Amino acid sequence: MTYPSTLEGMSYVPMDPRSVLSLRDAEVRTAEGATLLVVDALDVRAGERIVVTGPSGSGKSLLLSTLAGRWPAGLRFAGRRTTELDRIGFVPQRGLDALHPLVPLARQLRRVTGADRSSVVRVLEAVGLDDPALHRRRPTELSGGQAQRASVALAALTNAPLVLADEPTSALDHESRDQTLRLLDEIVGATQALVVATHDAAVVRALGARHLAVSDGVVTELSPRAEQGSSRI
Ligand SMILES: Nc1ncnc2c1ncn2[C@@H]1O[C@H](COP(=O)(O)OP(=O)(O)OP(=O)(O)O)[C@@H](O)[C@H]1O
Repeated sequence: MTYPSTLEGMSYVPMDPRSVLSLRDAEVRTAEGATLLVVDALDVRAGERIVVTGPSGSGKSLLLSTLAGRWPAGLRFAGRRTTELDRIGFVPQRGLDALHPLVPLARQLRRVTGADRSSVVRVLEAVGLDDPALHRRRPTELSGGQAQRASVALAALTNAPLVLADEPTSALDHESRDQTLRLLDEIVGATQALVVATHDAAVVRALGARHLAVSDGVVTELSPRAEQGSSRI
């Protein structure tokens, strides 16, 4: 099939049919008009693993906000964000940020996701929280790593077709990082897409993922083999 290169004078890029979410000519700007993020064309496909790397302040979190369709107060989005998804899961840097601090963990996961008791227990066990005493604890009574695992369980139970994770391993040592990534990869199903923002390029290898690099708000796709170079998206 061929596509016209222009449509009514606008650049026209066909949407990938496997895409669950697409951005076209997307920009995030401050109220004063300073551009913080530019994405010409990005498709997130079903089942895909994408890792977004870049230095602090480069725009990784803003790219995740743009995929989520929720931007920090004071920022403006221009361009096209196309998706039919009604649920997007989120794993934050601090697991506690995804949870109500005072509602016992298992009860909270049931209430928030509508999952039944046995599904909640199964998923908590899958993320390594298999002690029933932990299920009864309030999230403030969990360690940082346990709260992180609980937030992975929450994202899994929402069964969202797209899960976004912002620096989910930054507070963890290498072993816990690799374990958490494996968990995320396993627990987010084969048809669910996963996008992880991180400082740590080793995450790309751990997930065998598609690699986007952000520098000064410009997003570049790095090809799997470094010698094949990169291209702006
Ligand atoms: N609400 C806001 N108002 C103005 N500028 C903002 C706002 N949020 C983010 N920025 C700016 O946008 C740029 C990108 O920020 P972003 O949080 O996406 O970076 P990041 O790559 O996730 O950084 P880090 O790794 O430190 O979390 C930064 O220069 C930041 O100062």
